[in-house]
This record gives sequence, structure tokens and C-alpha cells, in this order.
Amino acid sequence: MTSLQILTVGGAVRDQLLGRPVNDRDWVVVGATPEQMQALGYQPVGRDFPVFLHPETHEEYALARTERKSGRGYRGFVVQASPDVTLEEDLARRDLTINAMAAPAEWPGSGTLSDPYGGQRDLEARVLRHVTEAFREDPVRILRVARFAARFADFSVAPETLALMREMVAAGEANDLVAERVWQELARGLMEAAPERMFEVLRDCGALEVLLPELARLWGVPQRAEYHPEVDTGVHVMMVLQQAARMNAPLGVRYACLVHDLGKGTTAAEVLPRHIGHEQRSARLAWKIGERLRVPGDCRDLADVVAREHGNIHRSQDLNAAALMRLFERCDAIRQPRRFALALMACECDARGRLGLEEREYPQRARLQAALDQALSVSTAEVAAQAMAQGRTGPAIGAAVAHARTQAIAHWLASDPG
Ligand SMILES: Nc1ccn([C@@H]2O[C@H](COP(=O)(O)OP(=O)(O)OP(=O)(O)O)[C@@H](O)[C@H]2O)c(=O)n1
Ligand SMILES: [Mg+2]
Repeated sequence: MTSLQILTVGGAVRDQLLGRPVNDRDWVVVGATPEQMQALGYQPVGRDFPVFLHPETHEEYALARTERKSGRGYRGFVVQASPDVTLEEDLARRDLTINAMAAPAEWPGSGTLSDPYGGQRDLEARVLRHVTEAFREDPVRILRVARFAARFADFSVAPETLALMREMVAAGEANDLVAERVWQELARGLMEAAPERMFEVLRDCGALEVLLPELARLWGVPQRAEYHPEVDTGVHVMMVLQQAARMNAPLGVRYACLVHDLGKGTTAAEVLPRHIGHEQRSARLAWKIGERLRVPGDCRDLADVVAREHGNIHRSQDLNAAALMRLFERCDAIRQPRRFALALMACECDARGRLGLEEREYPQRARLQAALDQALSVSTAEVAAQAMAQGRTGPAIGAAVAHARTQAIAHWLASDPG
């Protein structure tokens, strides 16, 4: 039996070597039994994993372990931890070499490091490389590699790792991923600096076709070159995501960008490169994905508005007050102005996510925002009181309020804001 050793491992070591901020620390404990850990005051996390929380810092301490698979997919784990498992054995079953380094507790960021699998070498070479065949044991790692590619934009996936990921997908390993885990990884990847790289990697290994066939289908679908110099729909959607990242857009906006044009993938061949009515089809396909991946409600709702209305928002420059009010009503903008503002942000990303048009102005956003502010400035209570004084009831009161809002927009338009 080895003597008890507690080391920092994984992301914290990697990020420290990269000079990036370290948020959470993960620890590996070698040479200990669960009973010893509990005697030292650590709290066990769950029954299945030999993971403990530090009594004060609440950081995760995992006993060195080897894992062996008993079934397919994420649920098929049997975890084997014992005080005989060495550090090297533990590191061998981790996902990537850059995540398979361990350092002493008080490590200054350089000097002694346990790096049996070339993590430092791969960090310097900017390579995402799997450690051993044990990579196969957890198909979530396919998503993790894609997510790390989105975070570390200048890293490439090692050819042998991509080949292994392809094999896993071909063997059906991506089919059994739990919806929540897929969404969790996708959401994290969407929030990285280069979200488009996640989809590039997922596409390269075949996982995108399995996880998001509605999205995978967009590559090879042409759009009209007058509006879309990049032509290819998949390329366009990735450019839209790049714009969203550049604007530091929140998750909902990035997700809405991802799904806004899904309907272009089901356009009849004889209509191409036009996509008449794609917005409704996008909304339906986005709904399907939302259900399948259990996407949170706020992301789904925003994506729905953007899918249905992005064309109308792009073409909103000449709308009169009544038409603007109808747009606001379809978007439920009066009740949900913040969501509408996010929808406008997604539309701006869509407008700029086109080859050579990345810097274009998007006056629609400010104009619609200002028009909505006018509509919101109407005092509902006052208008309703007036309507009631005139003997109106029920829906007629609502109509009077809507009318007053339209009037407010009309006044503002007449004072011409440009
Ligand atoms: N499916 C997984 C999940 C985690 N790990 C290992 O557990 C460590 C900690 O996992 P996690 O905190 O999820 O990832 P980090 O690498 O710390 O990255 P992040 O910055 O996203 O926390 C990883 O570095 C890796 O060694 C793994 O091998 N396979
Ligand atoms: Mg971590």
C-alpha cells in the first residue's frame, strides 16, 4: 500500500500552466480508503463514486481509481477505487493528456509535476490528445473534447483522438448519451470564446449527425448569394455564433443563433437557394430539439421568437406603427421586453454572421428597441380608466390600451427618429 498523498489534478494544473485563472480545484487522493477519508472529516458525495468534499473548502477529493465499463453509455460505469491504485493508473483513465497532470497541494505553477502522459508537451504543442484507450469508457468525453476545442481555440484535436472519437460514434456510443449531459456540455461550449469550433469537432467525428441531425443537415444547403455571400447555410450559422461570442451574448442568444435557420435544412430542392417560409420550419425543429435535450425554458422561448420572427425583424425598417405593434404582440414584447431585447441581439448576430458583412450596421435593433420603449411608456392604468369612463368593458379595454400604444409609436415615427 502506498502512503496517503493528496494532489491537485486536472483542470487546475492545466489552467495554471496556461496562465489562465483557476476557478475550481479537483483533487486526487492516493493510498486512502473511504473509511480513512471519513475519519479525516471528508464528506462522501454519493454512493457510486469514491468522491468526498473537503469539510471547509467543499472542493472535490476523488480517490485514485480505475474504471471499467459494464454497459453502454454514460450509465454503464463500475468504479473501482482502492488504496492500491497508483497515481499513474488514475491519470491513465482520464480524458486528455492536458487534463492528466497532478501537482502537489502547494504548487507554485512550475517545478515538480506528475506528468506521465506528456501533458506539458501537448500543452506546448496545443494538442487535445486522449491519454489511453480508457477514453472510450465515457462517451461524454466526445462532447468534452469539442468543448475544449471551443475554449482553447488554438488547439487542434490529435488525429488519433479524432479517429478514436469516430470509432466511438460509429459504435453507437453517442446514441445513449443522457439528454441533460448533452445539454450541459453544449451549453458550456456555446459560452466559450470560439463556440463554432465545438460544432466543427462534433461534425468531424460524426457526433453532430447523431446529436443534432437538424443542424448537421445545414452544411451543403445553399442560400442566395446576394444576402449570403458565404452561401452555405452551415457556414452561415457558425458565423452567426462567432458574432454572438464576439458580442459576449448570453447563453439564450447563442442557442437562438444556433437553431434560428434549422428550417433551411428542409427546404424542397426545387426551391433552393430560396428558403420561403423557413422560419416556421425552424421554430418546429427548434421545438423538437428543446424537447429532446430538455433545453431550459428561457432558452427555448427565446429561440422560438428568433426562429419565427428573424426575417420580419430584418425587414422591419419600413413597418408602420400598427405593423410594429403586431410584431411586438407576436413576440410578446410588451410583457417580455428583456427577452425581446435579446431576440434583437440574436438578429444582429444573424445579420452580421455573413461573409464580408461582419461590420455592417444593424439599425433595426435600435429602432425596434426605441419603438418598443414608446409602446411601454403608455400608462396602462390611465388609458384603462378612460376607457371604462366611456363605458367600455373587457376586451375593449385591452383594445384601447393597444390602440394607445400604437398611437405612441406613430407619434414617435412622425417626429422622425431616422
Ligand atoms: N468525463 C470526464 C470528466 C472529467 N475527467 C477528469 O476529471 C478532471 C476534472 O473534471 P472537470 O472539472 O469536469 O474538468 P476540468 O478539466 O477541470 O475543466 P473545467 O475547467 O471545465 O472544470 C478533468 O481534468 C479530467 O482529468 C475525465 O477524465 N473525464
Ligand atoms: Mg474542474
